[in-house]
Amino acid sequence: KEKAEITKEQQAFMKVIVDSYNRHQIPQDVTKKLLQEQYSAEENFILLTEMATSQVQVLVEFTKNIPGFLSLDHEDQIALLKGSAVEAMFLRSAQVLSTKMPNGHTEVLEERIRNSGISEEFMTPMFNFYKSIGKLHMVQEEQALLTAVTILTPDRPFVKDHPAVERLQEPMLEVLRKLCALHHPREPQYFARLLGRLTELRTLNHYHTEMLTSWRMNDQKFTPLLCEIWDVQ
Ligand SMILES: Cc1cc(OCc2c(-c3c(Cl)cncc3Cl)noc2C(C)C)ccc1-c1ccc2c(C(=O)O)cn(C)c2c1
Repeated sequence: KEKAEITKEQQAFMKVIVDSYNRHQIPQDVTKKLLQEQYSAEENFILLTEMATSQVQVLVEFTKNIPGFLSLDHEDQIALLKGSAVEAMFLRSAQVLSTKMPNGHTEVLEERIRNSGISEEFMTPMFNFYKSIGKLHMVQEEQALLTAVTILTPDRPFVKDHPAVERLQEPMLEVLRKLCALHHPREPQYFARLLGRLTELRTLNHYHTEMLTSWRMNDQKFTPLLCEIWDVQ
């Protein structure tokens, strides 16, 4: 019985992560532009770049609040952020696109992504991922914990102290497993399906690298923060 119950300290641990996840949203003025700016591949790319830059800032703040993250080796902190940024952002954009945003933002956002210079071959896997996340109907706690689990993935490039990262990721996986059992009692495989999405996310990493290359071929400009986190330019 006690295996399934979420303990008091796990509740507290989860609350820190979920509160931080909810606190860190893209500012309204950035999302408002979604409806205002005119439609052109150029304008859409600029808007998406602005949202990505804002999302990276949000991501860094969220990551700093993950219990234990700031006590990791500093170079490993950077390696984890750089290694997980794209995946965490795909997770977030999938959650945003699969839950109806207010006043038609979702359609507008999807339209702008579809017309931003991303070639068709990447569009399909990207929107398939969005659909597969939507079908999971994750509750907020699951979204927050899945994002934290993605960030604290030990086998990112250049991470030196794997065990230290595993020690942080394991308790989060344990809480996530219990949450899944709690919120999806009739789907015993739900937790496994959730982790399966993390595998799909890794493939999106590779597509994203190609997306960046093709944007750069068309001489598209990124912001300094994106150049730093994605090692471009
Ligand atoms: C929706 C999107 C896209 C985005 O990146 C846009 C990009 C991507 C790319 C692509 Cl297209 C899809 N998924 C992940 C990547 Cl990272 N790759 O390069 C770029 C730029 C540099 C062109 C970054 C961020 C958001 C985003 C995230 C959260 C919210 C949000 C909320 O939290 O309430 C409200 N809105 C409107 C959001 C928008």
